[in-house]
Amino acid sequence: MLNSTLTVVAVALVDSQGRVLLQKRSAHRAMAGLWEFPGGKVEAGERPEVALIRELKEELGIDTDAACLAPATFASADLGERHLLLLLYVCRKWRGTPEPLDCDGLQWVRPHQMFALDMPPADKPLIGLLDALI
Ligand SMILES: Nc1nc2c([nH]c(=O)n2[C@@H]2O[C@H](COP(=O)(O)OP(=O)(O)OP(=O)(O)O)[C@@H](O)[C@H]2O)c(=O)[nH]1
Repeated sequence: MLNSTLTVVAVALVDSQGRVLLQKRSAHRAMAGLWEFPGGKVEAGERPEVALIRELKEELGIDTDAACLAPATFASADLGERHLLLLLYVCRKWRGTPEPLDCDGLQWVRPHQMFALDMPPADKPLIGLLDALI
């Protein structure tokens, strides 16, 4: 029996060349070193878009609006005691330049290049969809 569902919001920030921003999970975190979409946990009572806007400010120092967050797809994965529901948005418009404020690095990649990267298991099924979408 699962204790609860962990709701996580994440985003594919897409630049003018069709590249997506990935961040490297920092050494002190679970799944350290893996390349992931920026985002994080939705807090109790928080709207998903508000959570994602908050995470983008905390992690990358950029601003965006709910109107710029297009729901794209989701992942559903077992995390052991909890179940992960990851909501992935696509965003093409933001203010500021992303900086690695809470990770060990950033890189812009084309979706097909993600197949060769170490990413969290839940993210793997999202790559093909992103490739078709972007
Ligand atoms: N941000 C993000 N989290 C992901 C992705 N894929 C994936 O499985 N996760 C998982 O979703 C959860 C998000 O947790 P987090 O630690 O990044 O969230 P957070 O920023 O709120 O962290 P905090 O609890 O330290 O404040 C982790 O279990 C993480 O491994 C992804 O692409 N992006």
